[in-house]
Amino acid sequence: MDGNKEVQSKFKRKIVQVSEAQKRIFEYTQNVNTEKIPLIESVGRRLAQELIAPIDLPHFRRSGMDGYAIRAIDTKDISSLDPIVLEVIETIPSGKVPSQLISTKQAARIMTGAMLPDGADAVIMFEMTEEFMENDKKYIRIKREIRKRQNVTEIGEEIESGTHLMDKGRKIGTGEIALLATFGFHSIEVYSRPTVAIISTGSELQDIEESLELGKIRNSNTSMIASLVLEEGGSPVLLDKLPDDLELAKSKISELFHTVDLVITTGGVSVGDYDIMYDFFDQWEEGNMLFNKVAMRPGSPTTVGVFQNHFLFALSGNPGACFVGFELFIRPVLKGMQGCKQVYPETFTAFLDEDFTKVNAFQRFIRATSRIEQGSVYVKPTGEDKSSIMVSIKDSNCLIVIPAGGQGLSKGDLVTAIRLKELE
Ligand SMILES: Nc1nc2c(c(=O)[nH]1)N[C@H]1C(S)=C(S)[C@@H](COP(=O)(O)OP(=O)(O)OC[C@H]3O[C@@H](n4cnc5c(N)ncnc54)[C@H](O)[C@@H]3O)O[C@H]1N2
Ligand code: MOO
Ligand SMILES: [Mg+2]
Repeated sequence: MDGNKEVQSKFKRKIVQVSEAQKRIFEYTQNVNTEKIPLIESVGRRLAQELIAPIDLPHFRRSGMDGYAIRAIDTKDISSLDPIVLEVIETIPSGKVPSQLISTKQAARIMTGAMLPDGADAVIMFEMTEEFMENDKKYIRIKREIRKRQNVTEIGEEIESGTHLMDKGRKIGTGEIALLATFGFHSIEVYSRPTVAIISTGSELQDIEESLELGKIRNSNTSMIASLVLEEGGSPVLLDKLPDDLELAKSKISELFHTVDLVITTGGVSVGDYDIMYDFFDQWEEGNMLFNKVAMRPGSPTTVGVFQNHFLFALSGNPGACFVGFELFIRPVLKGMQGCKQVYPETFTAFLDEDFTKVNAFQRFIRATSRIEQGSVYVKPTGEDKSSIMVSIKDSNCLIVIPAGGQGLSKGDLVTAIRLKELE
């Protein structure tokens, strides 16, 4: 507990700005261990080794066309009226090392991707030549000048050996996989999946397979958070919901720190009679609360603490606030734990597509959809901006950031938005 305990109460909490809350969290973010896994299983994970090109790419001079490997100088000053004839001395398929040097007035039939023979410095496409036989020998006639290096990829032209290609923490996707495969990394070192215990609190909660009773609700937060954790490369541990019982919460939550990297609870962080999380943090001897009120909507009562570098994120029970709390505070931690350097979400500027009339005492994060029209980006709230609403989450690919203060914004105003995901 910090020194402000005496002046704090459930109702009088010390408020922090979002950026300050993120800073406090970031100070405790540490890399998880690493593990070696087969390349194709690494999609979506983060690299725990740097990638330095071990060889040149390509590592031999390569033909870019099906044609003839020639010496460009042999075609100097030729034309359709004054063509040149070259003798074809061998055929080079891909994967074979040429057996002969190309000398003056010689050519080799060569396939796309095959290794250029020494002496040759250009490839002319089949279509630009005439092939003929004479005395059992094969020849081609060329009627136009060919530039040196035409249709040839030089050694190391794409990547030189020793080039630094990827940093630790880089997320592995298709482009990364292709590079790793081409350099022979059949298994790679990645950051282990951070393990995340998810525990929803609330005596009104029912499991999703239960038939709904009047006044109760199904626990959607545990599944929603598990999905977000999976998206960010974590390994969610879905725990049984907890009733609003402080002593039970104390014993259940405390034991989790020995088995997982971080714990997320949802619900019970506000000031209601059955909201247990304020008292939990207040009585949390072994842990250290970082903040319990943030100048934001939704999710103002979001509370975060640490116990020996294990986080306890107590998110609001309201699904909209729970979602936004994850995006602002937990996703960056999961990224950071997996070596990512740019942990905070990308922002962009866009035109607001409709009036937003609510007064903003706090900075507001509105679930929204972005679209591009004639080169301009527009953002529009996906529904009513209430933290209890969950239906809008599925259609949101960004969060509009409305600054604190002011009397709302008008359609056409420029706003900042946080990029979330692709809508497909
Ligand atoms: N008098 C005041 N009341 C409230 C304040 C306040 O400052 N003064 N803050 C409001 C704000 S802002 C928020 S946000 C919520 C925070 O609520 P809690 O975190 O305490 O969450 P609960 O009370 O447990 O539940 C709120 C709401 O969410 C539903 N819920 C809870 N858990 C789940 C779950 N796992 N899946 C789906 N839905 C869940 C719950 O049934 C409630 O409807 O407090 C305001 N009140
Ligand atoms: O801080 Mo709450 O999430 O607005 O309803
Ligand atoms: Mg409550």
